[in-house]
Amino acid sequence: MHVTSVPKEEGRPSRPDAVRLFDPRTCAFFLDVDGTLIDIAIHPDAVTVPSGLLTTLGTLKTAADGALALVSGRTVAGLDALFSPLKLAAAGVHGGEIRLTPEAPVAQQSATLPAETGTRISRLARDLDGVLMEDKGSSIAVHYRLAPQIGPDLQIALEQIVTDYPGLSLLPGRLVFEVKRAGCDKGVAVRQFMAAPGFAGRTPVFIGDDVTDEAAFAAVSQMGGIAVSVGRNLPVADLVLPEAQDVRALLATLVAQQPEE
Ligand SMILES: O=P(O)(O)OC[C@H]1O[C@H](O[C@H]2O[C@H](CO)[C@@H](O)[C@H](O)[C@H]2O)[C@H](O)[C@@H](O)[C@@H]1O
Repeated sequence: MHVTSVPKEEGRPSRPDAVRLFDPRTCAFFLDVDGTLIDIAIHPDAVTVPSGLLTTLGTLKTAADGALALVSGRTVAGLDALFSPLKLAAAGVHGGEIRLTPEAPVAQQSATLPAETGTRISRLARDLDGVLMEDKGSSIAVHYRLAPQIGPDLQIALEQIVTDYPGLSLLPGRLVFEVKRAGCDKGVAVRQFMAAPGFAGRTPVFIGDDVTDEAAFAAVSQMGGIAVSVGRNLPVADLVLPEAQDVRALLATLVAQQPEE
């Protein structure tokens, strides 16, 4: 098995201890997607979901009696397509969308961005080489993975746009800036799940890799849960794993330890 924990800070559990802490009978699992469950790719559409991951998530969902949700910056529809045929509870667009159970309709938590914002951002993306615009309705991701050097200038231009429309905010991510409505974030989404039947009363576990996950780390910490940071040694983290393949291995180990039905 390919799992290596980075040296843990004092008080953090070792990886095997952490697996024991993540009891599916008592925990609720909240999983970020890009960089956490799946490896980062050059383009948002170039990612792959290993078939073993689908099996692991399906088994973990059953072991946790459904208390498992994807919490992503992608849309819920995009997550369904990516993880097909598996359909999971999910929060999308950084809390702008939520589906509390796989069977429930997607509830919009955030209004679509003003049309003029999209026009201004698409003009900016057209004028800057290597910038890719991903319109998700209540948020627009502006990717610059193909031109990382453009980051500071892009940030200044997007900050100006956000300032011109009250109620919008700019969220930095992994070589991406998200123009979104303020008020929605992954922490709010995790709290919504934890107030819902099937999740309430459990210990929340959030696994994430990015700045965009920090609101969720704070939320689970405040609720007495477990924060697992991927690739970043954050003070809030109860456990740090190096990269997505280590998350997949940890979840597979957890699933393998479950008694047969
Ligand atoms: O919250 P997440 O599930 O981690 O989603 C965050 C964003 O992920 C995607 O963009 C990122 O991953 C791409 C594929 O690896 C990569 O090319 C890009 O540079 C990353 O920023 C997705 O496209 C965004 O919509 C999500 O918000």
